[in-house]
Amino acid sequence: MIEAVGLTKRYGDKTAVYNLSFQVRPGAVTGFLGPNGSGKSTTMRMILGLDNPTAGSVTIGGHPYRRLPNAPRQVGALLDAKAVHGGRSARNHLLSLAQLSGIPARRVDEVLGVVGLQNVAKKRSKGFSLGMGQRLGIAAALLGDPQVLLFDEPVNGLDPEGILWVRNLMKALAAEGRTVFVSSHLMSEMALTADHLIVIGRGQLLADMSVTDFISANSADFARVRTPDTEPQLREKLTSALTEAGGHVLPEQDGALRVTGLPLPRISDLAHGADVRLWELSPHQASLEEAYMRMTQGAVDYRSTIDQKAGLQQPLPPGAQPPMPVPGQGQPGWYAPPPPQQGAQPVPGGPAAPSGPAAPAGPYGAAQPGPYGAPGTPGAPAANPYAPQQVQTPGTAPQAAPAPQGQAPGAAPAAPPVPQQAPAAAPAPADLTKPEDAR
Ligand SMILES: Nc1ncnc2c1ncn2[C@@H]1O[C@H](COP(=O)(O)OP(=O)(O)OP(=O)(O)O)[C@@H](O)[C@H]1O
Repeated sequence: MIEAVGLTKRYGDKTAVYNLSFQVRPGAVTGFLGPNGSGKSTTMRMILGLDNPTAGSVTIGGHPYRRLPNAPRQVGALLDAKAVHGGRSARNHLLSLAQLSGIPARRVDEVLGVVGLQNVAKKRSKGFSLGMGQRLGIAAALLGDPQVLLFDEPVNGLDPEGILWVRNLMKALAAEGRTVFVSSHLMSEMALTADHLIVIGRGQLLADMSVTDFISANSADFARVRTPDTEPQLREKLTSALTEAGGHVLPEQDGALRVTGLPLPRISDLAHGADVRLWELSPHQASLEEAYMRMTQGAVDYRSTIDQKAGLQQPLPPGAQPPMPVPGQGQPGWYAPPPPQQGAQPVPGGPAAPSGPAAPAGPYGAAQPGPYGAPGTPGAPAANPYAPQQVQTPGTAPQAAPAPQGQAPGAAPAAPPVPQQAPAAAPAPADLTKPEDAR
C-alpha cells in the first residue's frame, strides 16, 4: 500500500502539492487524475524518492521508498518513457537496469515478450515510436515483478490495441493483489480501467473514492427529451413549460433537450399538459469525463483564450436559460448539470477500494512462480494473462525501479503534521497558484 500523509512540495514560490493525504491499496487499479500542472508527476516522484517532500511523508508498505529493503524489486514505475539512452537497444537498456538490481538476464527477455517488443529487442530505442517507447518503459517497470506499480500516463501514444493491452495489463496486475497507481488524462479509459480514483487540482485533494461514487457525487441525473424535429414550436413550448415548473432546460447537440431538476414522470405530465408529443424521454447520468470536468474546471490552470470552457460549451439557442452557478464548482457548463444538494464538494467516503487477495509471493520469492511462466511447463504458473506473446521461462528476477537521482539516500522527509487518514474529499482548494514557475 502507498500512503501519503500531509504531503506538500514547494519549488520556491510555487506550491506544486499541498497537504495531500491518501492511500493506494493493493488489489485495485487506482487512477490518479488532475488537470495539467496539478501535481501528479510531482506526487509520483515523491513516492519514488526522486523528490523530497517539503512537508508530510509518503510511504510504500510503511517505509519511505529510499528505506525500502531492495526497493527496485518491490516497486516498479514508468514515469517518463523517453528517459532511455537512445543509442542502446531495448534489450541492452533493460539489461543495464537489471544488472543494477541483480536481476538475471533471462528476466529481460521475459518482459520483452510480455510487452511485445521481442522482435525489436536488438534495435536502438531512438528509432522507437512513442508507443514502442511506452512499452519499453512498461517492461522496465515490470522487470522486478514488483508488488507496487506506478505508471504516469502509460497509454500515451499507444494505438487502440495497445490501449486495450495496457488496460488488461493493469487489471491483471491488480487482480494478482498488486498495488497499481496510474495517472491518465483519458477519462473514458480510466472509467474502464480504474476501480478507485484520486483526483487532485492545484496540488490539493479533490476526491478519493470509487469510480462509481465519483460519477454519482459529481453529476446529477438528467433527462433527455426530444420533441418531433419537424415541429420546432413544440420544443419551445415544452421548454417554457419545463422552465416554469422549475426545471433547467439546456440544448443537446442533436436538438434534444437536457432537463435537470424534474423527475421523468413530471416531465411527461408537463409535456402532456402542454399538448406536446415526445419522441424521446430517457434517464441519463453524466459520464466520468463530464463528472471530472465538472469537478476540476475550477482548478484548471491552463485554458485557451478562445475557448472559455475548453470547447465543451455550445451557444444557447434563443429562449434557453444558462444553468445556475454552483457554489465552489467553478464555472457551470451545460454539460454539467448541478448536483442535487450535494454542496460544493463531492460526497466523501466512497467505499474503500476493494482489497485484493493477499499478494502471492512472486517468482523471485521462491514460494510461488510469477505470472510470466510458460504454459504447460511443469510447476509453472498459469499462462500470463496480459502477455501479448507468451514468455518461455518462469521468471526469476526483480525489478528495476527508477533510481533516485541526485538525492541522498535516507534523507527522510519531515514528520507529517497531520497524521490523519486520507479524507475522501478535501476542502475547497486554496488558491496556491503563483505567477512564477520556478523551473
Ligand atoms: N522541478 C520543478 N521546479 C519548479 N516547478 C516545478 C517542478 N516540477 C514541477 N513543477 C511545477 O509544479 C506544478 C505541478 O507539476 P506536475 O508536473 O507535478 O503536474 P502534473 O499534474 O503532472 O502535470 P501534467 O498533467 O501536465 O503532466 C506545475 O506548476 C509545475 O510547473
